[in-house]
Formats: sequence, structure tokens, C-alpha cells
Amino acid sequence: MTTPSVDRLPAGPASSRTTPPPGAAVPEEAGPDPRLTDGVLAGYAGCFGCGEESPHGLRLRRTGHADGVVRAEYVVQRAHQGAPGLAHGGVLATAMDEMLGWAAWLLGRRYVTGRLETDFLRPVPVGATLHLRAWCRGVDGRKAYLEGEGRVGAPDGPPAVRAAGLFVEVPREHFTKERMN
Ligand SMILES: CCCCCCCC/C=C\CCCCCCCC(=O)SCCNC(=O)CCNC(=O)[C@H](O)C(C)(C)COP(=O)(O)OP(=O)(O)OC[C@H]1O[C@@H](n2cnc3c(N)ncnc32)[C@H](O)[C@@H]1OP(=O)(O)O
Repeated sequence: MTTPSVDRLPAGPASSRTTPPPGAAVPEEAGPDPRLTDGVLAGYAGCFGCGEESPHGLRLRRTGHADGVVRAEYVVQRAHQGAPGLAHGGVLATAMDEMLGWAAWLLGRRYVTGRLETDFLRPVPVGATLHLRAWCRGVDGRKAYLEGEGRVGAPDGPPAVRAAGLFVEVPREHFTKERMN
């Protein structure tokens, strides 16, 4: 049996639930609008994906944002291992969740993840830098369809992870009503 080249896989992992319906447009980016976050969530230091005060967090560092594509870098830490020396798949999925979330919030509305699909294409070693990108494929009412990928070592390095997600727009109260403290 031969192993198919991952580079020949289809462009994304999207299922019907993360594929925008025909006619769903990609809106002009409007954000991030500080009024959406009310100072409570913006740049939240405790965020597991990007916060500087999350001790074992991913500390994603945004490196650019142009033409509807948001970019970031993530260095795999020892605390992020699954198998010895390799990133845990759930941690890589978290990195993609964060990236797709950024791309959604840059549309200028509040979104949470409804569904996240991930393809793991290669193992990612501890110490490696994952170069991440995410973009919007379309918005349909409250639903936004996002995609992203992570490449090892360089922006055009070999792909290690790809993701597609459905994000749902929520009101500000979403972030307060269920909070336990
Ligand atoms: C996150 C805070 C960030 C703040 C940062 C501020 C600074 C900005 C900087 C940086 C950006 C942030 C980066 C963050 C990245 C990480 C994001 C996360 O991890 S978010 C946490 C995990 N996600 C949840 O906790 C959601 C839990 N789920 C819910 O609360 C509800 O289920 C919700 C809101 C998703 C939907 O509930 P309903 O009652 O409001 O609405 P219904 O009617 O059920 O769904 C609306 C539509 O969406 C579809 N839908 C919902 N879930 C779906 C699913 N799983 N699959 C397919 N479709 C789904 C439904 O079928 C419906 O579609 P039809 O309008 O009928 O066409």
C-alpha cells in the first residue's frame, strides 16, 4: 500500500456543515471593533490560545493581517506534548480554533465556535514553529464559515494541520450569563 502525498489531499477538510451555502458572501472586514468586546474580552490575558498569563497556553503571536488572511506563529512547548516530543492533536486543534476565531472576530461581530473540523497531516515536534493562517469563506446570517492551516518551519513549509469551522454570532450576554464567577 502506498501512502498518498498529503499535499495532494483536497484543499480543506470542510464537510457540508462547515461549507458556506451558495451565495454566502465574504463581507468586508470591519474589526476588531473595541465596542464588541466592552473591554472585558479584548486581548484577554487568560486566554489559553493567546493570553500571556496562561502558564501552559499556546501564546499564539499574531504576525500579520492582510487581504482577509490573518497570520500567526505558534511555537510548540513541552507542555503541549501528546506522544513524547510531539504536539498533542487537541492542542493543534486549539491553535486552529484560535486562528479561525480571530478571522471571525475581524469581521466586526462576536462569534463562538459551533463546529471545528481538523485534518492532521504531519506530526509537529516540540520546539517547531507552526506558521498559521486563517480566512473567512462566507457569512450566512449568524453563521460564519472559516478555514485555516498550519505549516511547519516556514510560511510555505509543509502543511501539518488544516481546519474548517462554523462560527455562530452571539450577543454580548453570551459571555456573562453562564459564567460561574
Ligand atoms: C470566545 C471568546 C473570544 C473573545 C475574544 C475577544 C477578542 C477578540 C480576539 C480574538 C477572537 C477570539 C478567538 C477565540 C477562539 C476560540 C473560540 C472558542 O473556543 S468559543 C468557545 C467554544 N464554543 C462555545 O462555547 C459555543 C457553545 N455553543 C453555544 O453557545 C450555542 O450552541 C451556539 C451559540 C453556537 C448556537 O446556539 P444558538 O441557540 O444561539 O443558535 P442555534 O439556533 O442553535 O444555531 C444558530 C445556527 O447555527 C447552526 N449551528 C449551531 N451549531 C452548529 C454545529 N455544531 N454544526 C452545524 N451547525 C450549527 C444552527 O443549525 C443554526 O443554523 P440555522 O440558523 O438554523 O440555519
